[in-house]
Amino acid sequence: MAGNLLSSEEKSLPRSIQEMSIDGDEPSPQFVVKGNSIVSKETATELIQIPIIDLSLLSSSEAELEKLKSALSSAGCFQKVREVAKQFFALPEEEKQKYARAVNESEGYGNDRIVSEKQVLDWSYRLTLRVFPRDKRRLSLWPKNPSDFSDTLEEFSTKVKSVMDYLSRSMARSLNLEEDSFLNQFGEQPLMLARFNFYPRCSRPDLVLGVKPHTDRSGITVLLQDKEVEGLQILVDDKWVNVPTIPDALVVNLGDQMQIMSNGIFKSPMHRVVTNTEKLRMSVAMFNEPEPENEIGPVEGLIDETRPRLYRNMKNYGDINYRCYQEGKIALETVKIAHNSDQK
Ligand SMILES: O=C(O)CCC(=O)C(=O)O
Ligand SMILES: [Fe+2]
Repeated sequence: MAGNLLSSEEKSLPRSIQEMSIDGDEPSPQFVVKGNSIVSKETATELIQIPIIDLSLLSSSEAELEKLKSALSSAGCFQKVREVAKQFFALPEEEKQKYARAVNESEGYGNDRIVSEKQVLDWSYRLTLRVFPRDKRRLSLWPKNPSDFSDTLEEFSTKVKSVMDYLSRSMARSLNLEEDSFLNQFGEQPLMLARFNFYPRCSRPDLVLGVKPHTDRSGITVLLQDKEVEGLQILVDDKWVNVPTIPDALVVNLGDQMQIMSNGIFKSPMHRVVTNTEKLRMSVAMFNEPEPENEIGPVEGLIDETRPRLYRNMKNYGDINYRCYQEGKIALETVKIAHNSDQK
């Protein structure tokens, strides 16, 4: 793609988001989203209900339900995660820089990785950490301050993992499949990534997004939203719809790899995060992914004459997705199988 920078040239910004945010300045041009077909769709004014699911209704066995209940029962767990995230982002910049993302790496603290001069940047700071498999953790990037950050993340990740596994089994059952049909594709050592998102105030929400429109590359994403500040929107029937904040609920968002494994039955929704002038916002997104060396593809039981195979089998979709992003392509489209009926 024209305008790509060489890897060693990853650029930093002349003025930080934080400086522009504090001074209420006009965001620099790299952050201004230029109208394209997805960005410029209107925001729905009518309230569209996001389904709220009581997880206990999905269980097929008492034992499974008990396990999930005990995982989620400790009071205040969600609030604790929000607190350590808030304390970390409130630290002086020099302190946060101790955990800075290295050039061309994705783990650590920082802003968007700048891969092209044409790229429009997100108005956000992130701390990205791999939590599973445990032996792949880069503990030097896990904040020592606040002191309970690591324990809190460990506890939360373990709980979120049981929610994700539970959802994978419930989703398989809902399609009359063996309950491990999706989970099996994640392999022995599935990945899980935690991403703490921090969105400073922005003087121009009409021009600047916290996160540009995207679908997640994960299998399942579990999102702990800010308790008070909305910002997440999903594209429904061609309109952006606000996802409400519900303090004690997790938002479940399916990612591309679940769309692939379900042969297109479950959809990976397009979503984005808007900015606002008044309040900063935080969220914690947890993504699971199959082990990169494991081959994934549509579950056999979901392929038949009426629903032909939509996607090829593949390894390391994460890498395919990243390369497509750099080239401005939609990753799911590149792994799709063309059928005659598509070529009208
Ligand atoms: O902050 C949010 O609500 C969503 C963030 C998101 O979409 C992501 O991290 O992939
Ligand atoms: Fe996302």
